Amino acid sequence: MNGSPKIRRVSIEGNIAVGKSTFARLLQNAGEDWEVIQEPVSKWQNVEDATSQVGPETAGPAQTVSNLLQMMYQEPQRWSYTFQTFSCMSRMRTQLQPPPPRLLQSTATPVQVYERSVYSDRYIFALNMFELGCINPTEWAVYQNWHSFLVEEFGHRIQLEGIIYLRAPPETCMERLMKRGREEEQGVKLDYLEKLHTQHENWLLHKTTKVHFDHLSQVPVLVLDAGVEFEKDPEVQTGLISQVKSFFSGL
Ligand SMILES: Nc1ncnc2c1ncn2[C@@H]1O[C@H](COP(=O)(O)OP(=O)(O)OP(=O)(O)O)[C@@H](O)[C@H]1O
Ligand SMILES: Nc1nc(=O)c2ncn([C@H]3C[C@H](O)[C@@H](CO)O3)c2[nH]1
Repeated sequence: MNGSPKIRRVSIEGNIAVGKSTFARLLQNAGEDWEVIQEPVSKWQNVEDATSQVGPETAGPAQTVSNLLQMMYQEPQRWSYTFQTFSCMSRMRTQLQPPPPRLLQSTATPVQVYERSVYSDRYIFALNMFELGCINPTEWAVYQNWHSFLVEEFGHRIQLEGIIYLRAPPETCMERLMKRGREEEQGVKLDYLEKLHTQHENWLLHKTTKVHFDHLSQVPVLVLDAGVEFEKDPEVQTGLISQVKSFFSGL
């Protein structure tokens, strides 16, 4: 024991546009001992040329070579596997980030909160793309092989102590997606959100998705009703935060 408090790691999971970033901002403002780490979407929209990042002397300004998020939505059969390798790698990096000093000095319950995780990468998105035929059986076998290897190798460094599942009807997510108007998502249809909703329900509610890591099947899940308007309603926000506080203190 080095005297530092045990830092809990929690991911926020939920369908596209359910309100994870909005909720994450709420958490960031609510708890001094909580650090929220956003999903690295801009990294997927701006894939950088690795040759411009070789070393401090040779490094020039990073050059964007492509928007992989857009490519994945436009041509899913061609780009889904590539997308999942990149998204999963960026999530690994995120989950391996050391906590900031203020969390290490905390006397309360310090928590690192991630927007999605290496687990939703596999058990929501990659699985869904495989079931839709956008990832072929060979790609799926290869993905699962390296995913299991990395999760086992990194072990406790990327394990979660809790999951918050923001749950809302796919129709609500569709409305919010359209309201947000992210350009790459303009072709997303309701049936895609319905499929993703079912994947979330199977993994986090019914627990029927086969997972391959013992620790993951034991992780406590807090299910929150994200169908309600919480963005501008302080009373609803207070209710949600108090559920989160008691969830965190039990981890
Ligand atoms: N509870 C809510 N009620 C009404 N609108 C909301 C609510 N939460 C978020 N929104 C709105 O819905 C849109 C999507 O929210 P947000 O970007 O937080 O979703 P997300 O889950 O982080 O999306 P993604 O899956 O793409 O990461 C935004 O325009 C946001 O303002
Ligand atoms: N195919 C696919 N695999 C993923 O792991 C994944 N993670 C997020 N997304 C999409 C959802 C939003 O449009 C946008 C931001 O969340 O990126 C993904 N799409």
